[in-house]
Amino acid sequence: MVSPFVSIRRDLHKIPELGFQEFKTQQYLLNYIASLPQERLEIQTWKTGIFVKINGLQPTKTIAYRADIDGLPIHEETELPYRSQHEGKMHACGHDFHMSIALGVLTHFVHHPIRDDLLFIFQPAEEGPGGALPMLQSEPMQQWRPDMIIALHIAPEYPVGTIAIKAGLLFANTSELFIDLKGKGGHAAFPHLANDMVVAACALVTQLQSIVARNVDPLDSAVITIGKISGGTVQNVIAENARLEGTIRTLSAESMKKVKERIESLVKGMEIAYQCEASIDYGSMYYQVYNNEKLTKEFMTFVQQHSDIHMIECREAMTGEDFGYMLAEIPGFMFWLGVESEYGLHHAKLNPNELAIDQAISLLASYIGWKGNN
Ligand SMILES: CC(=O)N[C@@H](CCC[C@H](N)C(=O)O)C(=O)O
Repeated sequence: MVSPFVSIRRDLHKIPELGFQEFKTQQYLLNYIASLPQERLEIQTWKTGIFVKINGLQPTKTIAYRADIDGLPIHEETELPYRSQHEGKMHACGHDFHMSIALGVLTHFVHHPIRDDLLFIFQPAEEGPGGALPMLQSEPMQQWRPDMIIALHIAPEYPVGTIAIKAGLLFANTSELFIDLKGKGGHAAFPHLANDMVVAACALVTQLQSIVARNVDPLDSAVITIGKISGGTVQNVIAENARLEGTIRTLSAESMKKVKERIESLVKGMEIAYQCEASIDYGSMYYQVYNNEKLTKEFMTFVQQHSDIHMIECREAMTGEDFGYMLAEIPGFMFWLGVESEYGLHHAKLNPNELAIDQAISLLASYIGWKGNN
């Protein structure tokens, strides 16, 4: 017999949906929230997201808790009985955990209201194109503007019973990267009469790696990952088109600017060298996740003094999170929740340990309960 929030996690795991298409997920969350006593609840939907306010007893502030709700375009390769039922989509970044933990904390405070108001934010499209920024500017957020905000992210590399956090910079600045190359197709046997975009794309991928190695200050980390290359039509035709899809990560805004300038220069060079036309699209960009120093340190002290959770003071990571936009306007923090999985985030075999769900609910319920009465 599993706990109710593990059961909810499994239900949600079966129905992953991509950014701004989380219709079944939204309905599942709304049905669950509707099953709770409604006296203190106010609910507003925003696109495929949801805001839930629990009215406090004598509120002096509003504490927000945010969970992201979208899945990834990954074909799940686990044999779990509750594996994804949506072909080609998977909760491979733990948003099923994030949602079930948020529902667990919400349920706790519906039954045990505290002095302050609480706002639960179920946010679409974290993996892209980004739901946090428009949700921040939305009508419900203006109306129920929180004074502080918290979120967590699962961490397969840490054991269950562990959280990892640091004050200040936690996650990198990000920008997606899409480069389209258009040359001249032709017969595979006559390369001198064509401009081959498969060759150009391969050369460009290698050149892009030189930016991190040669143009970024080695003490200021950056990553350029090309996660997908496509091009051509058939094995014996020289490709007229190719497309690179990737992401840029930098710890500083200056490095992001520098990396983009260098990409633009290399792509211009590519046009001359390979006699092609190239276009760059940066897709969606996320602001760094920067944890408020005072609130983070206060939370770390709380964890050490009032819980059995082992707390690790971690380094920053090159992951991105659009929660960074919320933290840029509202003081708060994000932390990593240990879920020990052999396979990491964004892996088709990710299998986080569900024991972390109830531990996280109880940690957050006790911290928010304390903070919302003080
Ligand atoms: C926590 C996490 O894994 N977040 C994603 C965010 C992706 C943003 C965007 N699609 C991009 O690739 O830049 C990550 O990949 O870090």
